[in-house]
Amino acid sequence: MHHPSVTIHDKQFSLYIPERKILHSVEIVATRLSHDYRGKRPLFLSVLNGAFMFASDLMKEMSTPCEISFIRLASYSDMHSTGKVKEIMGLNEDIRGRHIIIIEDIVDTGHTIAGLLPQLRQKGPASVEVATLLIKPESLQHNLAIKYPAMSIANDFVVGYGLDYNGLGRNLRDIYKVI
Ligand SMILES: O=P(O)(O)OC[C@H]1O[C@H](OP(=O)(O)OP(=O)(O)O)[C@H](O)[C@@H]1O
Ligand SMILES: Nc1nc2[nH]cnc2c(=O)[nH]1
Repeated sequence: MHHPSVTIHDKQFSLYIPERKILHSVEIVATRLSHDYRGKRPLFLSVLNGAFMFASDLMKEMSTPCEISFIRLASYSDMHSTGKVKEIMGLNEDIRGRHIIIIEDIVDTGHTIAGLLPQLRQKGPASVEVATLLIKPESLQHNLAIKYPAMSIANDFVVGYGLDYNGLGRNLRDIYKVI
């Protein structure tokens, strides 16, 4: 179902990006990836939870052989550093020499990707790039080269198509922004 607005918990959200526009942008990214990784048998690493829906639709549009695995990032406070560290959980594959494409639902401040990239590079992959459904250029606080963004958005909080507000809203087919 497509609604002009939805209420989740205490907040109201209005329709922002309709499903057909999302799927069209996913198709364009998949076409670029299929071209760039032909013959390289890339390994997609999808970051749970938010990226599951994007990962699914992106994989279906890939026209070159590729693999996918799912990782989680667990936050813990490192006593020896100031900020929070997000450790990779569930990476069972040996990624040495592999072409890695991280699948994210959103790059907002960039903290998550900035923390993840060095941890992956330490494991000796042939290459690491990022495919993200959404990016908020005005919110980005790191100098990150995100090679495969599907859509750029303004600095609004969004839900739907995998993205949640306190656990709810991931099932929505369209993307909504907070009013
Ligand atoms: O660029 P940043 O400011 O770091 O924000 C982006 C991150 O925030 C969201 O994850 P979240 O921690 O909400 O977990 P979820 O995917 O399980 O919803 C999203 O999936 C990204 O991983
Ligand atoms: N649901 C959701 N999660 C986020 N994580 C970082 N930015 C966002 C956002 O705009 N919406």
